[in-house]
Amino acid sequence: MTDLPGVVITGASGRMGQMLIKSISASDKLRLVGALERPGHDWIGRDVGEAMGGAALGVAVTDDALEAFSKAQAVIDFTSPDASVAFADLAAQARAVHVIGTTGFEDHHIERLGFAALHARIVRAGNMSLGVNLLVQLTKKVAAALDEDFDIEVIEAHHNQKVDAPSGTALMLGEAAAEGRGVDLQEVSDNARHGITGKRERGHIGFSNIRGGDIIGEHDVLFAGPGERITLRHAASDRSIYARGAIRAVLWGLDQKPGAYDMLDVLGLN
Ligand SMILES: NC(=O)C1=CN([C@@H]2O[C@H](COP(=O)(O)OP(=O)(O)OC[C@H]3O[C@@H](n4cnc5c(N)ncnc54)[C@H](O)[C@@H]3O)[C@@H](O)[C@H]2O)C=CC1
Ligand SMILES: O=C(O)C1=N[C@H](C(=O)O)C[C@H](O)C1
Repeated sequence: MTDLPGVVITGASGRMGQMLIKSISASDKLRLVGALERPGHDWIGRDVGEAMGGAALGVAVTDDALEAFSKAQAVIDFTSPDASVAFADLAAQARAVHVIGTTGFEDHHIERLGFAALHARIVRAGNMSLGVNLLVQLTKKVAAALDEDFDIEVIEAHHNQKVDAPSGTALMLGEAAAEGRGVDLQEVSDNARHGITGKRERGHIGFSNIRGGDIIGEHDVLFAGPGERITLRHAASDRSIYARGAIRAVLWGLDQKPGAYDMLDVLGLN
């Protein structure tokens, strides 16, 4: 068992952090060697299994990222954009594969991740599930097959604790639709509509965001045309789908050269 690749989970107390710790503890392919939280968090110093309300896992939660990463072959990171950018530099120093599930990045974060990927293996996706990554490819195909008579709208729904919008998945789907149609998403995206907006612009791609309760994540891509509509849909009912994808990304990433990769690379869907 001790020969298994060691993984650090960042954001250990978070919704995804806890799901990842459970999944890795149950895995026969990876072993948990570190659990990271932000400085000042009340889990620091505690055994992560006990902090989660279960049996001890023999891993104390730390806020020392470099020390934790240096004992690991990989880091799985579902935190915040600023934290993930900082972790990318440290994971590169530690020569660990960095799997990033965090969403809400702005251009300056993406640029920093690009620099880190010159020296490090980074796998990043706004959604790590098999189903959503298949939906991305389907969206590209349908968008390529239809002309601008079909209005494209991406509709997403998430729990009331989510801090970013549109979701990372909605942006992946919007990018796929734009690519299929041969346009630049930045030039055609309609984000929030309010008041007298005027008619819908032909060729634009709209985004709508629902936030409520404990919705794990639901995404529709609507193609609304004259006399007919097509909806492509993914609904998550368990966060383990994201953890499964992240574990798959680590195992795939261990054999890769430095570079920036996504889940389409991991799943062979490119
Ligand atoms: N790519 C995918 O498949 C998925 C992506 N996500 C994304 O993952 C991110 C986290 O989501 P949740 O787990 O729901 O959020 P959460 O708020 O439950 O957890 C985030 C955790 O990160 C910790 N954190 C923040 N800064 C840190 C730092 N500097 N050092 C260490 N820990 C730090 C927080 O204390 C918190 O425990 C979000 O961006 C979300 O959109 C969520 C689910 C699936
Ligand atoms: O914050 C979440 O919960 C999720 N975030 C990701 C996103 O922004 O798309 C993935 C999933 O939808 C859950």
